Amino acid sequence: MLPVVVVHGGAGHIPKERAEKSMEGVCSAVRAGYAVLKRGGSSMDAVVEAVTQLENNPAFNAGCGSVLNVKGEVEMDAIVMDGKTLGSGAVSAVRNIANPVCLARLVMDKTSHTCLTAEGASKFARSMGVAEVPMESLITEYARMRWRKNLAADAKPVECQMGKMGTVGAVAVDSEGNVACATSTGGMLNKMEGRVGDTPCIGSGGYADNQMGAVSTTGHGEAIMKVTLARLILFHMEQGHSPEAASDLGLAYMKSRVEALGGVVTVDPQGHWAARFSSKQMSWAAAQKDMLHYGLYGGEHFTQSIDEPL
Ligand SMILES: NC(=O)C[C@H](N)C(=O)O
Repeated sequence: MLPVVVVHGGAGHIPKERAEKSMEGVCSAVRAGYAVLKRGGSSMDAVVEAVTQLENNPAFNAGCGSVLNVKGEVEMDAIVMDGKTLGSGAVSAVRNIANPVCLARLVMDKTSHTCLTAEGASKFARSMGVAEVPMESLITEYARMRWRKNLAADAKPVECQMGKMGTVGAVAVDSEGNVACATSTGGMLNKMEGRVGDTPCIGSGGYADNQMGAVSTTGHGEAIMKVTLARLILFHMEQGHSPEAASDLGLAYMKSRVEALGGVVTVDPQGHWAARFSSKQMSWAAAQKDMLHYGLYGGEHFTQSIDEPL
């Protein structure tokens, strides 16, 4: 069963013309994460590698391709968590860096803190020698077009929030049975400046504990925080539920309690895994025993050899 890595490319509604890019993106990211595990790398190395690839892919709402805030700027959130030590690192409202997930890992590895925000996070990035990139290099034409559309007087930004381009995340278990998670996002379209979503909040955007498993979430951040979705799912696993059943219970509670949809990827330390969502779609991929699994719509589950092209 071990090792295993599972990634998501965001819950929501993905327009047809973007679906293929999204599927290709999650499959190539999961392959990269799996290659790390096969080389004997840790689950933390694997989730950071997979999420870095997704951040670099303009098809997703993380890193390059992030949605824009109300001022037309990119502010990003990310988290990592290590199930062996319960160590975690996060950044919120961070600007001008290509890979917030790597900065989140530096917060975990190099500071005594769990989360750094905004200017302080940027200063820390500089002190660590992380390259600053112009904001323009993170903004795609598509993100700019959606931002403009949502400024119109008759726009319904809340309805357009979910999907189109997704938050990204990964969970993994390495050969030693250590679990880890990573999540990264540009947040919600046309969000207020300084808005911090669920992604960098421990227990909401992700959680990892070797005694239960690991979860990375996506969906409406304010709702995810209300139910601390990642930790809620792990609570259900603690009670004996499988990753699939626990994920469904968590998502169902969020739907009934706060009327919100979302998606998650979940693993347990034995290598059982799930990619579940209550939204219309979520691009996801998993790699285990040299097989690639992937899907986009509810109930969809394609399987092929990991080396076979899509
Ligand atoms: N699409 C998403 O997953 C957005 C993210 N959860 C946020 O609220 O920042």
